[in-house]
Amino acid sequence: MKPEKITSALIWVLFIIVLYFLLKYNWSRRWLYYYGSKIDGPFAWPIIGSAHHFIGGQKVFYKKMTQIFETYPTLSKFWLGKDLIVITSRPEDVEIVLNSCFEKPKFYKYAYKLFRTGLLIAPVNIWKERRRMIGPTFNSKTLQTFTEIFGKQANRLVRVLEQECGREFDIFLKLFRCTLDTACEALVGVDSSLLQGQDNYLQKLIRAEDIATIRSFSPWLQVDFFWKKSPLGREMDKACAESFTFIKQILSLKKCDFKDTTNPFTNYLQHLNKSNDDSPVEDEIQNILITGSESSALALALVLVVLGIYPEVQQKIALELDSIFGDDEREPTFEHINQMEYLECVIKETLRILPIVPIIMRLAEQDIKLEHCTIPAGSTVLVPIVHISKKSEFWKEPNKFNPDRFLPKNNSERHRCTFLPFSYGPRNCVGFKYGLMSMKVILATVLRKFTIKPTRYQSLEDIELIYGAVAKPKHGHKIKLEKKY
Ligand code: HEM
Repeated sequence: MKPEKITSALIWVLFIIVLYFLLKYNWSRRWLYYYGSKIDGPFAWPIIGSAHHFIGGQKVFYKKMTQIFETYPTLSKFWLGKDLIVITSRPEDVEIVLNSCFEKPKFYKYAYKLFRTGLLIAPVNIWKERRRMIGPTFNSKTLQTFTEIFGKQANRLVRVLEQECGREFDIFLKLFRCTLDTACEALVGVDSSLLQGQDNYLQKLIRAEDIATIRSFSPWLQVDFFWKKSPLGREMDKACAESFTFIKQILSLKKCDFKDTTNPFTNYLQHLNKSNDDSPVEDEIQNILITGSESSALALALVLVVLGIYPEVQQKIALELDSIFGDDEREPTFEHINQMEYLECVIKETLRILPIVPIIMRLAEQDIKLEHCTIPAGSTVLVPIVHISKKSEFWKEPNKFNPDRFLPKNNSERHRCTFLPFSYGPRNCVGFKYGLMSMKVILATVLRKFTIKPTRYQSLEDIELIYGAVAKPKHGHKIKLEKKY
């Protein structure tokens, strides 16, 4: 046979093999295409889907998502290459999704080097047992025992803030340090004054998260081969490795009291350490320190920025704190914290208007049957917290800052999945009660000492949030303090 004929035959064989695998692949995904076609959404091209709309980083991504959210019904979809993303915002549907799907989709893997097998992004087979075991760390009996540590760390923060009075400054890192020290002592049970390198640890976390966000919005960096060779990939590895050096320091101190069976978190770590492998223990310490300190610091910083805009809200908090403490200068007790009802409403209203976790995602491992349609197995379900919390269908005057809407008397008629800063269902935020308690103590301590004065932020519209894995104001968490006496 002539060489040209052999070449042509080989090309045909290759073509038929490729076609066979392509058809087989698409046949195995036929339900995804079938159910996907029944959900409304922007036009999708073959192979790339609607990915071209999202090129341009996180700002473009959120702009496009808002557009989809506003244009299409409460259940809509878009294709990112071969991935079907279903956006669900009807509270009844959100409830079904968050009560039945626990696996996190592949988009979370970009933060793997930081969290490794930690609870936040752990696959369901690891997550299930760990979630059950960490439960006692957050029950009310344990939480009560943290009150003194919250008070002590809040007072330490006040001393740091005294240096900043009278000028505009960015408060985020100071709060992050406070919440980190608090989590080290309360949750992990290690005295933070024995540790070294906290500030460097925080810098590495912030940088690693920024890099993970850049990667998740850059299709070319999502290919492992290019990622490993890129300067950002190498920087990420270095930052994460350094953050784990800090965790190893904590673990070496912690191991001295591994026999203390009264601390639920120690029991949890001991259980993970059964095979004498330090790795899962390190992963969980890292996980609890990041989740337990960063979100609270971000939320606290936003509350303080917002209070600079609303002196009348500060006034109402001051009245509440006066009625609780009077002239008593002591640190808050557990009972005091429970009485801070209005302060809690202010935290919740801030998180509604400026949710620091803008979206959450789940992988549908099985078909999810909703009232009007089915979300097919294999798709990623996206819950747009940031949009749901401002939808006029659920919230009267959604753009108005009105903490009173969270008073118990005004709370009853709303569906529970219209307010999701801590997510919902079995894989919700395990630390939300801890977070609320510690934030109330820190805010009460700061607001008893200082008045928050106006800054460059004159109205809520001035606070332009940049959304990554978490949301941060473009111009920083700027506040100005004035000492009360
Ligand atoms: C304002 C403060 C906080 C906010 C807004 C917040 C929000 C969230 C959100 C939205 C999730 C994701 C849930 C999901 O994917 O459905 C989450 C998960 C988690 N949070 Fe928080 N969080 C806060 C404070 C805390 C604190 C103080 C702790 C620990 C002390 C904590 C520990 C965790 C953990 C361990 C997870 C993973 C839970 C799991 O996958 O089972 N969070 N948080």
